[in-house]
Amino acid sequence: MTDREAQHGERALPEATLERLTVYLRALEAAQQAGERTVSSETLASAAGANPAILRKDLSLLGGSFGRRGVGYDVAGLADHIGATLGLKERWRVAIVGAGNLGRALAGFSGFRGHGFELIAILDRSPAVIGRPVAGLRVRPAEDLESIVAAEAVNMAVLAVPNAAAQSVCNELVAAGIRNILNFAPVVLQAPADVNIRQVDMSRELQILAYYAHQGVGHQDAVPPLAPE
Ligand SMILES: NC(=O)c1ccc[n+]([C@@H]2O[C@H](COP(=O)([O-])OP(=O)(O)OC[C@H]3O[C@@H](n4cnc5c(N)ncnc54)[C@H](O)[C@@H]3O)[C@@H](O)[C@H]2O)c1
Repeated sequence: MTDREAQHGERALPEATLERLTVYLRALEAAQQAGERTVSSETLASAAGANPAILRKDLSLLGGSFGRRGVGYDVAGLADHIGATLGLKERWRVAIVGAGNLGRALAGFSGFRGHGFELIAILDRSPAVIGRPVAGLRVRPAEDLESIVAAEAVNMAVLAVPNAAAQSVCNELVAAGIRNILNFAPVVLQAPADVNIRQVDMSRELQILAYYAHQGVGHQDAVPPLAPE
């Protein structure tokens, strides 16, 4: 049981459910923008490559009842509930460490903003980039990490440093009090159990894509309709 589960009496949702919730949310927001007030379970489930049984199971884990037979799901209400479940009502103050090719591209990515995420700082250790403007901010010295985290109440970090530096920067982030790290370096980071680390690894995704292409199958063929969690 995690500390949060002990404190709040909640169990963490299965990762597959979490991934589908983010897709349901995207589909609900698109429906909202299109002025739709309800959405069918078939439409919502298929957005996530699931079926209505999986959708019902996912939503049952959130508690509450969201759908009405013959009417569908209330778009605004369900989007609000999923957003709250995902922690998107909180303010996420993000720092990017590494202002190289990837760090600068991530900083400029507009989809980053919204949903409670705000880019607060971008840091680097190279004098060649410190002080340069990036996405409306100036690159700040990595050696000031601890004071920046404290002064700016940073509570989430994105790691975009070379592989060889990733673990030491991770250690510095943890020492500065950061508990949520999105790591783009293809390195498995070691951190205390209360630190959440997510890894984005493009080469791993390409290898999986290559596997499906090589086998001549679509990934849906490989996934049972209702995978055991
Ligand atoms: N996940 C993905 O899909 C993906 C895609 C491309 C790159 N990457 C990874 O992202 C990382 C960055 O790639 P890039 O192309 O931007 O590299 P880059 O060399 O352009 O930039 C890295 C930056 O990190 C800085 N840096 C190095 N050590 C540091 C430290 N200790 N503290 C602070 N800053 C430090 C460097 O000065 C440089 O500006 C690499 O690990 C790369 O493998 C991941």
